[in-house]
Amino acid sequence: MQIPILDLNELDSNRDKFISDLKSIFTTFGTCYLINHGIDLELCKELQRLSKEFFTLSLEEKEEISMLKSPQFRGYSQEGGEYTAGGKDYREQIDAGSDKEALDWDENSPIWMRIQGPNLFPKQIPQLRDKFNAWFDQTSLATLKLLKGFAMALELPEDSFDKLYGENSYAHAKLLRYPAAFDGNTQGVGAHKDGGLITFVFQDRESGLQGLLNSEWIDVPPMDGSVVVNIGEFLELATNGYLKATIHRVNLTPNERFSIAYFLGVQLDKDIPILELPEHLKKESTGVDTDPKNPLLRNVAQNYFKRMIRSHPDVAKVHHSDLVDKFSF
Ligand SMILES: O=C(O)CCC(=O)C(=O)O
Ligand SMILES: [Fe+2]
Repeated sequence: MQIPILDLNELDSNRDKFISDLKSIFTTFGTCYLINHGIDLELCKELQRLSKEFFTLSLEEKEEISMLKSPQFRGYSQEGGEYTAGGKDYREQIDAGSDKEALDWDENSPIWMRIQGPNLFPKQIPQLRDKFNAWFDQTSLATLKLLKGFAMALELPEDSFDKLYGENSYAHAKLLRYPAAFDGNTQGVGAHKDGGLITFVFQDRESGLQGLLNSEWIDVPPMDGSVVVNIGEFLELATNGYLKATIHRVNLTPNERFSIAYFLGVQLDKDIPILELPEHLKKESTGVDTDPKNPLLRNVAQNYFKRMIRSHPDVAKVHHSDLVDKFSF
């Protein structure tokens, strides 16, 4: 099956076509390649190169920036250290995001205050922080531009999402390495929906990413110069299920695999509103998917903790033991 391609330039040069393509792709197929996204391709390559360099460090060196040291769930976690859909994920990664000073919080503070904080990067690769930040800023702009396209595809004013942004806006990213398949293990990351509004996945050379499209797992191999776009839980919530978060997974392959993912977030202290869609779209909505074992939470900070406690129970136990029971479903 052919994965559709969207050209972000067309949002300026051929708007009606772009909006109509965007709408038809994400109400049927659920994933696409995005080209001409405006993110410097050389910068993407350089970030990928530095990320690969990090993963060649010894485990001891990588553990110097262990996520266990970060109440904000930033830093390195090793293979088998993360869980999705109850199964072990075989990948290693650096989690990073909007880089800010940590806030002073205690158990009675609003929980969003626990999430704001600094990234952890390795001292052995000093360029990584600056390259990451430059890439993160460019990717934020591109995702926000595409988000305006989504607003238009929903027949809403293009600034409809603006009220979700402000001083405490947060986005998250992962620098990822998947090992080659071994001993019958094939779960790179298990089937899941991403948090956030939309995700951009930057794949290096290896395949392995699959989307669940019309109940079938479809390969989404790397395509030069493109990013893969997936819808996240927040866009499903905001449209009351008119748009569905893309279910996807990564299988291990005979070779190691590298990728980088960017998850567009919003203000940490907000609840995701239900956007007032035109009647004819509302009628087509089948509602938000409800899985009692994985409820989609409207409160942004609660949603973040639900995900992170599930993925990184060891980190949660160290820094947020008071929340573990509350967010274990
Ligand atoms: O590695 C990839 O291609 C996708 C990663 C992913 O789905 C995730 O981290 O949420
Ligand atoms: Fe994902």
